[in-house]
Amino acid sequence: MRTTSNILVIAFNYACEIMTTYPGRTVSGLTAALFVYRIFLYPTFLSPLRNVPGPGLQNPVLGQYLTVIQEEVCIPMREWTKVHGRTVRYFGLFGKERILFISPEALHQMFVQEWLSYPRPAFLRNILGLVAGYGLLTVTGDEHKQLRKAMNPAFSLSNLMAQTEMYYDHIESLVEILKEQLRNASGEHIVPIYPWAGKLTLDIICDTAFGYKTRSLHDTDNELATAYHQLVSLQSLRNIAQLAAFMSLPGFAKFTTSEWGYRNRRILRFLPSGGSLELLVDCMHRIRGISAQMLREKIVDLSVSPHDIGTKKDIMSLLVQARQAELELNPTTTDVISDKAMIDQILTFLSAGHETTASGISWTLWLLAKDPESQHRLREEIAPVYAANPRPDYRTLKSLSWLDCVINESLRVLPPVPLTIREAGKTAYVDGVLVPKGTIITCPIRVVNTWKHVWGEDAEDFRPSRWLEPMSKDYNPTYSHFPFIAGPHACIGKTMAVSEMKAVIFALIANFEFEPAYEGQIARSAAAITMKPEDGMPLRVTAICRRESE
Ligand code: HEM
Repeated sequence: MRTTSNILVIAFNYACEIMTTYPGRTVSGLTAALFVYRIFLYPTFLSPLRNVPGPGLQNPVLGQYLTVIQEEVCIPMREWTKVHGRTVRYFGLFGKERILFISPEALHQMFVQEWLSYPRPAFLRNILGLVAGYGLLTVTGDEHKQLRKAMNPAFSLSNLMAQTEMYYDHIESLVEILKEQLRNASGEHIVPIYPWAGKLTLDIICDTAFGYKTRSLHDTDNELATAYHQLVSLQSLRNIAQLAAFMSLPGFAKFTTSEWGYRNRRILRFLPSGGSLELLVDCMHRIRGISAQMLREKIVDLSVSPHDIGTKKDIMSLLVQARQAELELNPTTTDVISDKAMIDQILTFLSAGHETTASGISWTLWLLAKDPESQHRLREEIAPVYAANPRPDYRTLKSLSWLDCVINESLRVLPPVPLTIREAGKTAYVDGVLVPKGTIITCPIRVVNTWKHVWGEDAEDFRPSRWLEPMSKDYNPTYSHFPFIAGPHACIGKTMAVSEMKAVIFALIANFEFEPAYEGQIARSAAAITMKPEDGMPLRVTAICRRESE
């Protein structure tokens, strides 16, 4: 300790001495001038964005960074749009300008019309690559087009319709587990909804993506579920902001995903919050290992019983099948997806498809718990259908109009992916503002979905009946309700997610009543990439059948 402080003192004295020399004074003067230019002069007097309204450069060094990472995701942005309108300029660290857009015109330009000029920024792709594999979420341009084309058949409506039946084995497991807990607790029980929803959606996605039975609902020590649980618990705004900063360092992303990086991950401990980063690298290594094992088993399985191949509906079987067909057609081709790339795709589906849907289910139950009238109306709609068949197919789920209103409204007020980010790949006008190349653009989905200009004064309230009323003249079906965004990067799993959420809510509402866990309960989101509830979302759960039989 003494040695370290001695070294620091010597270094400081040495630096002071250098600064008193002529070249030293010149370098330090230039650095100071550059600093003042970057954090004050440029954004205040020179930037093309200087006249865009916003909260202003309150703190030239920190900007609005602390506000954004300390408050609940998107809430400060929503307040800014109320004061400043549909386009807002705010600041990241060291005077870095950020701009946010919520108008349909801006969203159309960035996500649909000129999507190639507004890619996900490199730091975001690196973060997503680390936590969700280098798949659809990270590639861009032609590579993305090709990959998306290869993946689309796995998400075709006919395939999804066939998969709906697969959800129910897992949903029924959860219903039985909850019933058992309620029996032991004599009928009423506080249940942490989010962890259970996470296990359920993990089991469902593993089954539908890999044809693999994870059974994390039953197996509390399941390796994959444990790794994902740890990974998700690291997802705070602060951690993500720090990760974004590290990911901007050259070579850092490569280090975190390489075998060498994994073996030497202890080095990360010396960074601020490095312990979390080390755990993150460790979790992803374990998840990758399990995914590789699943792929090996799948390839062996399909080669041992090739006649089964046509009957398999999971995404990985479809990919292996497509690869085999391509190789049969053209045995010398090198243009087929490799095992490593296949693992990355599957990792992407696992990550993108399980935590998001779990958040959606948890928030829907929370909103219903707070709105007993809507919950009652939903149960009335569901009960006769459930009595006739507790495993309704895709079309039957789709025909339940109040269920549809509830899910739409939940995804509107509390979208599981609350925001996304793009980078201006060229200098161009967006919604009347000249946005310089390289500007980071925020699309706060949660703010878009609750914009009063479109949704009226009660825009932030959960009111499912609004979906049965005529929409305002400013409502745009593509850009006013934006939980899955739009355009070539729109969520490929949208239809799957909605039908999965419907199937889960259907079965849970048919069997249980949900209320807040205690009076005055407030639910907050703790995360940034997805809306993970802060406290696991405890709710008071009562069994419906038990009540009726009493
Ligand atoms: C309620 C659940 C879900 C929500 C709210 C959601 C939302 C989103 C959003 C907003 C994006 C765009 C992200 C961006 O561009 O920055 C996205 C992309 C994506 N989602 Fe989902 N998602 C959900 C479920 C799923 C499921 C179940 C899967 C797959 C099984 C999935 C797979 C993907 C993939 C692969 C992408 C990247 C698409 C591309 O860039 O081509 N998502 N999702």
